[in-house]
Amino acid sequence: MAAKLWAVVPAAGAGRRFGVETPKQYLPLLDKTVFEHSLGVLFGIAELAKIVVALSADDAYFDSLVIANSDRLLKVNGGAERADSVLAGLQGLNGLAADDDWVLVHDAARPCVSAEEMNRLLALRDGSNGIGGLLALPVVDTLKRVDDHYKVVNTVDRNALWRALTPQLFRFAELKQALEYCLARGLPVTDEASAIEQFGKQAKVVLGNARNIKITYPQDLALAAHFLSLQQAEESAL
Ligand SMILES: Nc1ccn([C@@H]2O[C@H](COP(=O)(O)OP(=O)(O)OP(=O)(O)O)[C@@H](O)[C@H]2O)c(=O)n1
Ligand SMILES: C[C@](O)(CO)[C@H](O)COP(=O)(O)O
Repeated sequence: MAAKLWAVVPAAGAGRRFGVETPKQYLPLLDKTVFEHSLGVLFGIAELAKIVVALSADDAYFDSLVIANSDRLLKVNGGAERADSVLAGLQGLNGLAADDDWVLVHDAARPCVSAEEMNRLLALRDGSNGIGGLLALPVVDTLKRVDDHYKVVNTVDRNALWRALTPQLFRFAELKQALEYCLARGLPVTDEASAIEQFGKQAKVVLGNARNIKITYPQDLALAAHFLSLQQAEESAL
């Protein structure tokens, strides 16, 4: 049987660096919330069987979203760290997803992902590595290693360095095992690919779009609004 496609959206963060009471994924961005934009491209993928959203146990916002009652969504409680939330999302697919099915993991805080880069990532399923990979961007700035006193230690060679974005795409059972392996050993896991790497497998990078920013600080919202407006104008010009 052909492998199915599922999605997990970690959305249980508190947005501490953003620094306002409402978690950043629920802040308004143009006509919707950040979270609804992030879910938008996923909703556009017809073959996606279910989208699991991992929410904070005391989430007071999700149920008021227009899309909250969609039968394509499944809600689970997230955890203390992003990796715990992703693992909880995968556990929500137990009994539904087969081991070799594919899972897209996409941050609720990345509202500007485009259908084009999503399709490039999904095309990995037809490639030879069989493991999956992630959207990423080559580093363009000169990189400095700095000590605790803000003194430059050296310049880091940026060749071969890429910034990890989401979505990331891996096989259901392999990603679950990789996360369990890392969490049980206290290994650092800031994205799915880092769990896959530490589990001994090799993910592939797929070129993402520089507009696919993560909302982290307040100034990112205006940038995201600009990128989404450009995207809408480009789509209506087609
Ligand atoms: N325990 C956590 C922490 C983060 N996330 C989610 O992971 C994504 C990326 O994380 P990040 O930008 O770090 O979000 P926050 O943890 O909310 O931000 P901060 O680190 O500033 O508190 C976000 O969609 C966030 O909601 C999650 O599901 N569960
Ligand atoms: C997964 C991620 O979006 C890749 O850049 C990122 O690692 C998650 O955000 P955090 O700021 O590292 O928690």
